[in-house]
Amino acid sequence: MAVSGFEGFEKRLEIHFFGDDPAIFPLGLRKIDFESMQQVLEAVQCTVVSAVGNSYFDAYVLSESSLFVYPTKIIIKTCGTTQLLKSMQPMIHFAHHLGLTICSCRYTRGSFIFPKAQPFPHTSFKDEVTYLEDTIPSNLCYRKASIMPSKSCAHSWHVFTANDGSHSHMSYDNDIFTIEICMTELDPILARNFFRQAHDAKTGDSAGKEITVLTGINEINPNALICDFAFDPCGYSMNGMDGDWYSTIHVTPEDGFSYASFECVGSINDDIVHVLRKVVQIFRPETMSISTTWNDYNNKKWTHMVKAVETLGLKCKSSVMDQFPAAGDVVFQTFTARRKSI
Ligand SMILES: C[S@+](CC[C@H](N)C(=O)[O-])C[C@H]1O[C@@H](n2cnc3c(N)ncnc32)[C@H](O)[C@@H]1O
Repeated sequence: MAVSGFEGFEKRLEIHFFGDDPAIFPLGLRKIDFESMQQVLEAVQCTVVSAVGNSYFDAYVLSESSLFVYPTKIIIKTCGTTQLLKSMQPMIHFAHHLGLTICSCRYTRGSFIFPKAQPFPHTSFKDEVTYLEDTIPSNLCYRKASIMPSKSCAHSWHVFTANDGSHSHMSYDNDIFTIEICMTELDPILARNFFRQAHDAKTGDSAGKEITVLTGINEINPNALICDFAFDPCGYSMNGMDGDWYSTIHVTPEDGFSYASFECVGSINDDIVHVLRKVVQIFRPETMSISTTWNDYNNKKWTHMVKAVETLGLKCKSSVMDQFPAAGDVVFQTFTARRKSI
């Protein structure tokens, strides 16, 4: 942990692969053995605390956030002072041994609370982009790095995408999106739900389960299979699985640097308004950012979601959109509690 506090803001890496050999399917990357996956996580400097799988993918709760492994896609999200981008090379290596070749990657993160505590290559976005450019193969020739601003220079969204232009992984359904929510300055009373009693004699799994029910996290998507974990003395992580869709929540409840994140795959046709409202009610943050990645963004789709958040006392302060070559559109919006201005 940084001397000043725990860095809640996650770094997120999504890598897609393709393979010419149909025999490797349907398991693909899920065939990577646990020891090899541990080597990937060792490079990042985190460990597995809990794991669950269904017929579509495997979900791991990590000491610092989460890992999702699909047959041809991997999503790693890590916080603290982990070195996430160091997972890229070993992942490409282990996938190659299964006959899989990288065809695209996406790296995203918010603005760190404690940027000076980050080790290389996370010392700056420039260093991260240089590291990615040097690590990914040259066939990923459609590349773009962007810092999407908000009204406050302390809150920006960093995005790097690269792909080969011929193996699109974007959904053909324009109504499907990935949503990444980052919340800071959580309501201190609600944040207490994510602290454990001293000497509670519970396991991280059983304490996690209690928090999931106590806070109403289980009501965000009642159909999801939840794998949850409560850290000692505080902190909480969960992964949800609903068919081939994942969701994930991570909470750093300590006062002074409190942070929570929520991420899921969603469809405009589902009740995303219910999801957003539940998430806001569980944490009541002073500041919140919502980043959505769409195949083809259409302003109308988003309007009613913003309205849902605004009825809960958060005001939209800024909204920017950027397009990434063969990697979709990203919308970055920031909100603050009405009583506060940034
Ligand atoms: C891993 S969780 C959630 C991470 C997520 N990115 C976030 O900050 O919301 C981090 C929280 O767990 C606490 N924690 C307790 N033990 C930990 C451990 N061994 N490793 C990582 N975090 C731990 C941290 O102090 C922090 O409150």
